[in-house]
Amino acid sequence: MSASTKRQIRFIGLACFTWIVSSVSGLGTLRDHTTLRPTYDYVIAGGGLTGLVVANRLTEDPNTTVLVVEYGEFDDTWNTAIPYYANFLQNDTLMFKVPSVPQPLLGNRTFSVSIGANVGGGSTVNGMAVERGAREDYNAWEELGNSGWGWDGLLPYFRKSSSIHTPSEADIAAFNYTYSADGYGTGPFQTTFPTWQWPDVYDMNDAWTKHLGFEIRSDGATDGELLGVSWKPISAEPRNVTRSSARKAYYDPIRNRTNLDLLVRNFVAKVTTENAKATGVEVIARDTASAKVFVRAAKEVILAAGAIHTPQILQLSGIGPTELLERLNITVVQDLPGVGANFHDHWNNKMTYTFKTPNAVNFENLKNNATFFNASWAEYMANRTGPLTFAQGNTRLVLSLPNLTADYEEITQTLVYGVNPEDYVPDYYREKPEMIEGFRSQTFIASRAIAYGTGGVLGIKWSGRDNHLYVNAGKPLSRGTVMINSTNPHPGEALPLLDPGTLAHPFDVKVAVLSVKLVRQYLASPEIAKLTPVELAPGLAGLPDGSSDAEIEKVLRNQLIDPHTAHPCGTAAMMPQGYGGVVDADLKVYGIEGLRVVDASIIPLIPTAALQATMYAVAEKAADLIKGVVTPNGAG
Ligand SMILES: Cc1cc2nc3c(=O)[nH]c(=O)nc-3n(C[C@H](O)[C@H](O)[C@H](O)COP(=O)(O)OP(=O)(O)OC[C@H]3O[C@@H](n4cnc5c(N)ncnc54)[C@H](O)[C@@H]3O)c2cc1C
Repeated sequence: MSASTKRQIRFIGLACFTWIVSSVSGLGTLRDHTTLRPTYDYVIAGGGLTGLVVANRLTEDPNTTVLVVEYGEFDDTWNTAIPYYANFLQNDTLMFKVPSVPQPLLGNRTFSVSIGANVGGGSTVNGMAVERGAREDYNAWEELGNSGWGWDGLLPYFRKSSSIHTPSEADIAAFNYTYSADGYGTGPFQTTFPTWQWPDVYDMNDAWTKHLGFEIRSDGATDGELLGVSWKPISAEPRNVTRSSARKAYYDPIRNRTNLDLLVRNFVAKVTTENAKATGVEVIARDTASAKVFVRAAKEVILAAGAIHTPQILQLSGIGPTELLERLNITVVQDLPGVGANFHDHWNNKMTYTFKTPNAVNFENLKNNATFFNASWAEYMANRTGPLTFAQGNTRLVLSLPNLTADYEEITQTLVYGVNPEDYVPDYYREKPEMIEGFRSQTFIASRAIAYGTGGVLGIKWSGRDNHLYVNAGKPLSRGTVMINSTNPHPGEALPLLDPGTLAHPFDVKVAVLSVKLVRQYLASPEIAKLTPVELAPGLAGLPDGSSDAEIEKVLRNQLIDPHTAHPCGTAAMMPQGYGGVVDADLKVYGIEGLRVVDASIIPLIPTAALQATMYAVAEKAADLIKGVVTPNGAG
């Protein structure tokens, strides 16, 4: 460890102390599950992003009692508060790292997906990027049979959940920010722009716009159209420029409500049912693996434990695929083959390279040069401006298939319309006609956006912070599964088997191959050539220019593709039951009264965007549905 890294850690240590002292987290919070009321109106499993939004909205009525059970703890350090530290949040105590089974399609490699495990969930530890999907991404949800979940049905909830604090004229002039405030409202989730950009970002922007011809959008890609380059805000409140998480936005301001209990360091082991009605949950203390305590839900149990743990809880509760439950001697309460299926995430093409002649003002410098770091720290503490207001970056490019290749018609015909979806589903789907039918329908709907070039099939993010590009799938068509293999309910100990199934579908392979070629075009642009890029992985020796698609595919499978960008979703999908769906458009679990899912599991098809903004909107809509103030299609 370098001397300057040690110095920074000391800094964080001191700062943690100040932060903890000035913070009052945990007021109104319970840690002992034996002190709960015996009955609440609603019991929510998971105090992450969606769980806290729903808890806040339900307890607006003082006569409604809510218990939130959260596996994790509060975090009150600068590490999660200051945007700069979003780059270093690999702290296992705040996250689950869920390993995958070896992936035969990816050289038998294993991977892990990061999930928030704290009060606020992913919103406390994420990269702070605020992105929205396209109008057609959400319209696809509606088209899959979920009336009211299209763009027009969700836009009011994007507005209800979020606020944007627009940059000053000086910052617009300094950084060329473009945005539109139209898609935001005055909601609790705060977004703002940093008062810093790393100089290299402008060469990178020029490479994409001047050399490769993509336009910079003037609207920040929040109004339903995504294609092109856009500036996006970070999830931070504007006064102190600290992270706006679900905990800060939705829990802290209302934590003294006497009708709301948040129980931390405990987990929901299962949902109890009687005559196909959810009656409550069994809760276990995480540290002592205590005896189970039953808590009754007079009205509903709401699952908000995220896309890995919600299917785990459902399966442990006897709600899931019969053959799995029988194998584990779990009494079948409801046969739902879709529980744990339809897993997907934005895969990541991890090509790496270095710049031999980067701009002298760069992120490595901030990390390693104590003078620069101390000056930046002082500036942040005094004015809340400067390099520490910068998280992981504010620029992204979304590309359609026609943006990527002139052969888009042929590719769509041969690799999307022309293939039998059944040939590319996980083995688990076989002999389950509803799962195949759902996948067929998903592919058909996605293929229209692909064919007409209106949908994003690839997302690229850069920041100028360093040489790195995030190169992610926009509309992955490969699907995976999340299935328990033990009856141990401890979410941190007995993680379900995750099989992401990435690059099973030939369309995904094609997009990945095209992404390698595009990154090489970018590296060869005069704007990037100035920085003297040297590709490290796969490198020209590993993959010479002019390699065939088959050779590129081999390198992708064996070396470059990681299935995850920390956006797991889809494992309790909102779709008709005939499509292998788990919840209906009211988010109610099929066949069980009084049980809903509100987290990222319900996403049937992933939008071409990081998920937090979408999940705030979904949770706001979920709360209105639970309160009964609207029907899914918005009727009051
Ligand atoms: C490292 C990381 C980086 C990310 N970067 C970005 C980004 O830059 N931009 C963006 O838009 N999105 C990003 N995301 C994604 C985004 O944060 C998530 O999509 C979002 O938080 C999902 O919300 P959720 O409510 O479904 O689940 P979560 O927020 O994960 O909440 C689930 C909660 O349930 C708890 N839990 C699990 N099991 C149990 C149980 N049995 N009992 C009780 N509690 C339980 C967990 O501890 C967790 O707190 C990132 C996520 C991570 C993890």
